[in-house]
Amino acid sequence: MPSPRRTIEGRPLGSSGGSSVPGSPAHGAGGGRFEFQSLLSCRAGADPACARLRASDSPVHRRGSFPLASAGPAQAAPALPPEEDRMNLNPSFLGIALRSLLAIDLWLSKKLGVCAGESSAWGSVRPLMKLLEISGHGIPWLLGTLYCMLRSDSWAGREVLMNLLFALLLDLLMVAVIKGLVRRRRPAHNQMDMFFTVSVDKYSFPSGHATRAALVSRFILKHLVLAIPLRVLVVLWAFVLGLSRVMLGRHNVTDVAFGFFLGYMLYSIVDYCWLSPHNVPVLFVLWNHQ
Ligand SMILES: CC(C)=CCC/C(C)=C/COP(=O)(O)O
Repeated sequence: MPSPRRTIEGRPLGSSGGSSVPGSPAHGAGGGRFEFQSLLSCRAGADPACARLRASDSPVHRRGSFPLASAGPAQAAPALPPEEDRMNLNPSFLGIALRSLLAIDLWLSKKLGVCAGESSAWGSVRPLMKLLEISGHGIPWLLGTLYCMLRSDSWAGREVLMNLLFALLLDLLMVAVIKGLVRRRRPAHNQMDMFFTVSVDKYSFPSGHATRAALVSRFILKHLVLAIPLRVLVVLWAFVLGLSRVMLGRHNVTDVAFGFFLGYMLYSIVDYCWLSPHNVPVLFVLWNHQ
């Protein structure tokens, strides 16, 4: 009498299992046994129907089936592809996750690009969005900071503004370097009608406006004494400026999200390297002699 274990496992691999047709009554007797023996036959490569099953198998399983296929001495083992080809058949989890994120990013950015042109769904709001764009542009921020720094009559004020200038320059440099390295094109629906751009600004990752918005708003919240409503307004400005980049079709959502992250981190660097008469006296001494 066959033991229950033998009934579940069926014939051992390498026995005459290849002659049994999966799905036949003899083969199919006993639920789990049917599926298990089908698998055994497929591994041995005996049944043409199983070849179809293997062909539709995932790359991961296909890879795994190569060594088993050569286990049966009577079967001709398929030639193994070179190692690098097999790696290509097996996309990593990270690769799949990144591709999915990218697909969602492109889809969402296109959906949100409602002010990308005058004829877009929210085309009438486009002038307002462009005004916001200027409010976060590098030129007014650089010129405004320089002007206030030169006009400031207190040392404390000059120190803060000098550090804001340093932050803005560091931000421009970092964004230019990353844009140049990543070279991600701006969305196809973007109209390149921005006010004063440099060559790397044809690239979109990360959003320079988003980095500036995060950096400047964190700087202001830390160094200016503001009433709560004004503090809320500063945060709101940064958020709406970031959103407007996607609505104008200038950026994808990930450009802006990374821009916010980068700007936030850049402030931490500026705070860490804070320029003061104690650590860079030369800057302040030179100024004093003017
Ligand atoms: C050259 C100077 C001083 C500023 C350029 C500012 C600018 C045009 C940045 C691009 O921003 P997005 O990456 O958000 O489009």
